[in-house]
Amino acid sequence: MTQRISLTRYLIEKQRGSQGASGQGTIPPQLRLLLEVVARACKSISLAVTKGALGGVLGAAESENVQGEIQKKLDIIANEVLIEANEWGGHLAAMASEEMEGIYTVPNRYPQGEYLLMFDPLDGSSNIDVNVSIGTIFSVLLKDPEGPTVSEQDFLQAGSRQVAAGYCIYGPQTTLVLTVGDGVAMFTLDREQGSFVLTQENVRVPEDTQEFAVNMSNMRHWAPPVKRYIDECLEGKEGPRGKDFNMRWIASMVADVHRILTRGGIFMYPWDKREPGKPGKLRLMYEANPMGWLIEQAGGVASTGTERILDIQPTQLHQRVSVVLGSKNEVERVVRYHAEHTA
Ligand SMILES: O=P(O)(O)OC[C@H]1O[C@](O)(COP(=O)(O)O)[C@@H](O)[C@@H]1O
Ligand SMILES: [Mg+2]
Ligand SMILES: [Mg+2]
Repeated sequence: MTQRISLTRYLIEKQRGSQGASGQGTIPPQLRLLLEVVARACKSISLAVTKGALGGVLGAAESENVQGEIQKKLDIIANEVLIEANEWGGHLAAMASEEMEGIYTVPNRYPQGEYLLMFDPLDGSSNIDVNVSIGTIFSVLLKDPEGPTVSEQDFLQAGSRQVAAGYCIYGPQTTLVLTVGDGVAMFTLDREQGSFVLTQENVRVPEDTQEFAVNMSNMRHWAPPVKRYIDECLEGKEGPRGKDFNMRWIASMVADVHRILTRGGIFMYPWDKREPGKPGKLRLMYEANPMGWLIEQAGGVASTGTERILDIQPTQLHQRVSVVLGSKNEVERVVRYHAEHTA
């Protein structure tokens, strides 16, 4: 029988590195502990998701988040679970969440760590009540060691400086997907054992695809390069691409990205002209950066259409961004269409 590798063991081996017991690996012990706590929090959220109506977790809460979106009960529950699990462990300086206006500094009564944790506690909120896959997305940065206290400014680092990123998808299976900068690994939750078990390593996104994911109802609002790309896909075999394309849109970024990491594809949430001043719908710090890094680590490309997502220097915690990510050759084509349009 092949040996099962738990997330804990995988992380300890990463910490030790290739020299084994005496070695120095790719992740420090504090980062390992932090990732284990995040995984534990995801396990609790998964349990709440599974209970659904029985656990009283469905439906809207009576509040709005900082982006003016009506919060679901699960948005709030997942946010609280992540904060409570992470605040006392001593590995964090502060947290930031899609559901909170400002940063959450670790209270003085707990030891302070050097890491910053960002999360979208519940991604795909419109799917919670209809029993469709949803998830949690997270990203980890290092605090400036020279700074005496932690502030929002510490979080405003480009995605290329992430030290860990991942998501947990709550679907037919609960799967945690992780990168610490040396490839992408997937861990499936074994509910009987209560642990995440390594089920795929060295995840690779195929360079080519015939499957796109975009909210087609926004088509009339898109910029010409995005419209050109999708029009050509829709023309299929008879059009310039000479092949038929399939479409999928789950409306949970975690689920759409998980499909792309599993079998390839291109995902787009582009800028559109309804609110020209708003770069896009998705959030840079909680959605685009972690997903962009995972996709790059699996051999794909993540762009706004005009620049690499991971190179963007954030100016605001809740900054929005246009997102085009997935199979290398398709994303590069969309980038080329943008360049040709402005040339
Ligand atoms: O409802 P639309 O326009 O299809 O948007 C779906 C997109 O919005 C999101 O649900 C936004 O995330 P939240 O649920 O965390 O706000 C993405 O996961 C998804 O890709
Ligand atoms: Mg989201
Ligand atoms: Mg969310």
